[in-house]
Amino acid sequence: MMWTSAELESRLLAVLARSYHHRHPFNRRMHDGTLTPDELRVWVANRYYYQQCIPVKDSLLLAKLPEDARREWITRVLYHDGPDREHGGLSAWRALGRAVGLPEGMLESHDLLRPGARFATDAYVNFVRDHPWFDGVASSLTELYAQRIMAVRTVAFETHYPWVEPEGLAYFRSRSRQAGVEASGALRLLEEHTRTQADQERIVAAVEFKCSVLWSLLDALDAVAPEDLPDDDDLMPSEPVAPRGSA
Ligand SMILES: O=C(O)c1cc(C(=O)O)c2c(n1)C(=O)C(=O)c1cc(C(=O)O)[nH]c1-2
Repeated sequence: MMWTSAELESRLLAVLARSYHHRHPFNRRMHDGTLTPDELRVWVANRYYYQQCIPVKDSLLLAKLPEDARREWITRVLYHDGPDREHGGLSAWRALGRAVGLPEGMLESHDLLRPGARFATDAYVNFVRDHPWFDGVASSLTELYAQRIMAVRTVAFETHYPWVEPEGLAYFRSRSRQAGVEASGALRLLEEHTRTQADQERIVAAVEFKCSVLWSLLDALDAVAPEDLPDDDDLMPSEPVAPRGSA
């Protein structure tokens, strides 16, 4: 028996309430105001890679979508890329980079990108590339919660990190509206193509997968960056050491 739309939605919201990245310790520290300026910069730099990959995964998805859905979905790519480098979501994220004091070019260089954040983000792109469009569209449904997190985050920045230039927060403000529009569009499209409860279960599974992507990205920020470890000479002998007991 298929679930009703309301039942499906309440199952998705239950997954998000349990596993969305608003619950992650790093994100909770961000909202509590206890991140250091450098930790906030690392978050912005690593999330920039995620932002760069969103229009890439949406372009992969576009190629699989039915015509009517493609017409609507293409607006997501245009939202992030904008008509030129000075406008659009990625440009707004670069403004956030400047607002937190990252030097020009630092986001693009990926110098602060942690290996785990890259793997987590790439896993999302690969998931969308390797699965039917139905699962790819479903995996975007974490956006059902994105609207709320943007609102909380904007207030947290204004309250706890007043040193961040306010122009940097434009992305969150714009996204708060956009995420709601996108999530309801995605839900509508999925419902039009849902035939069985197994289809509905695929939607829930895709959202669970996506929560693990976002969670892993934040896990990676707590890890020590390779360049912050002691000098290589202190960790590895320059000459190979023969194992004990060998001739
Ligand atoms: O900052 C966030 O918490 C957050 C979360 C998500 C999300 O839930 O995947 C997205 C975004 N931001 C975002 O800015 C964005 O453009 C976006 C696109 C998508 C998607 O899956 O297509 N998620 C998200």
